[in-house]
Amino acid sequence: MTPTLTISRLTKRFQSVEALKQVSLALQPGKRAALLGHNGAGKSTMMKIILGLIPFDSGEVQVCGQVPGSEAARMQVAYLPENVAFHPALTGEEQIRHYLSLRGDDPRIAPELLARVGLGHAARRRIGTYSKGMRQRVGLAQTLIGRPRLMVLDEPTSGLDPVSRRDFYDLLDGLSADGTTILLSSHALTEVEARTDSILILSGGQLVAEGSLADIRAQAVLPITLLVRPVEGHAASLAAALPEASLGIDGVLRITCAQTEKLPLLARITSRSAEVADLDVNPPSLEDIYSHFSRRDGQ
Ligand SMILES: Nc1ncnc2c1ncn2[C@@H]1O[C@H](COP(=O)(O)OP(=O)(O)OP(=O)(O)O)[C@@H](O)[C@H]1O
Repeated sequence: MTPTLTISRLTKRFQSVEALKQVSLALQPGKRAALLGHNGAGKSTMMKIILGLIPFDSGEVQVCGQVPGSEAARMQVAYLPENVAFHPALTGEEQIRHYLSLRGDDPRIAPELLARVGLGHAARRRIGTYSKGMRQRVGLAQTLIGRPRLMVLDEPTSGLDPVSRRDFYDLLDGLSADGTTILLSSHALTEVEARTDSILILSGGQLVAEGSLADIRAQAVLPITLLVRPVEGHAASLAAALPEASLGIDGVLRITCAQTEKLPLLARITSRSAEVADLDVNPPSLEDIYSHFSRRDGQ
C-alpha cells in the first residue's frame, strides 16, 4: 500500500535552532497517528512543512504522492489549527457554505457536514454565540470539506469536555474506517493511548519513538507493577513469601519487576492462590513511556 504521508531524513533549521533533525516516518491510509512532544519539540514545524506552509532544509516529504503545498497536495489535505477563528456574525451554516463555495463544492451540503460534527441543532445560530467546543466543531466540519485523504489536526480536543472528546474520536474512527489518514498532535496522553493506532514522540526535533503503544512499550523496556490483594488475615504470610513486595496502607502488596521477570513472579504468586484475593498487572502507561523517551533526550 502506498503511504499517504512519507517523510524521510527531514531537517529544518531556524537560525541556530535545529527544529527537526533527520526525521523519517510513513503513515498508511486509514491510520490514526498521535504526534506527541514537549513544548518546542518540533510538532508545529513538522505540521507546517506537511501543509507546505514553510520550506525545509533537507530530506524528502510526500503528501499523497505530491509535493507539500502543491495544488494537488492541498486538494487532499485538511488542517485544523489549535485556535480556530471564525466570523462571529456568521452562522455556522453560513461559515461552512462560504468555505464550500471557496473550494468550488456545493454549499448546500453545509447542514449535512454540521450534523456530522453534532452541530445540526445550532447550524443557524451566530458563531458569536457558540461555546469554545462548538467553535472547535465548526473547525472540524470545515476539515471534512472535500473528503480529504490526510487530516492534520493541531491539538484538536483542547477545550472540549469529556463527552465532546469522545464524540470527536468517534468521528475520527468513522473517517479512518473510510481510509482517511489522521495526524493529530496532543498533550492529552490518556485519550490518544486509547483512540489512535500509532504514536510518534518528538523530542528536541528528533523522532525518538514510533509505533503502536505495544511497540514503543517494548522499546522502552520499563518495569511493570503487580498489585496483589491478600485474602483477609493472610497479608503477613503472603508478604513473607514475596519479600520484594511493599505492603501499602490500603493492604495491597506492590511489586515492580522487569518484563522478563513477570511470568516467574506470577507463577510464584498463583502457587499461593489460597492467600490471594485479587491480582492486577499494570504495564507502564503512555505517560511513563512518554517521560522515558523525552528524558532520554535530556529534556
Ligand atoms: N519562525 C521561527 N523562528 C525561529 N525559531 C522557531 C520558529 N518556529 C519555531 N521555532 C523554534 O523551533 C523549535 C520547534 O518549535 P515548534 O513550534 O515546532 O514546537 P512544538 O513542538 O510545536 O511546541 P508547542 O507544543 O509549544 O506548540 C522551537 O525551539 C521553536 O522556538
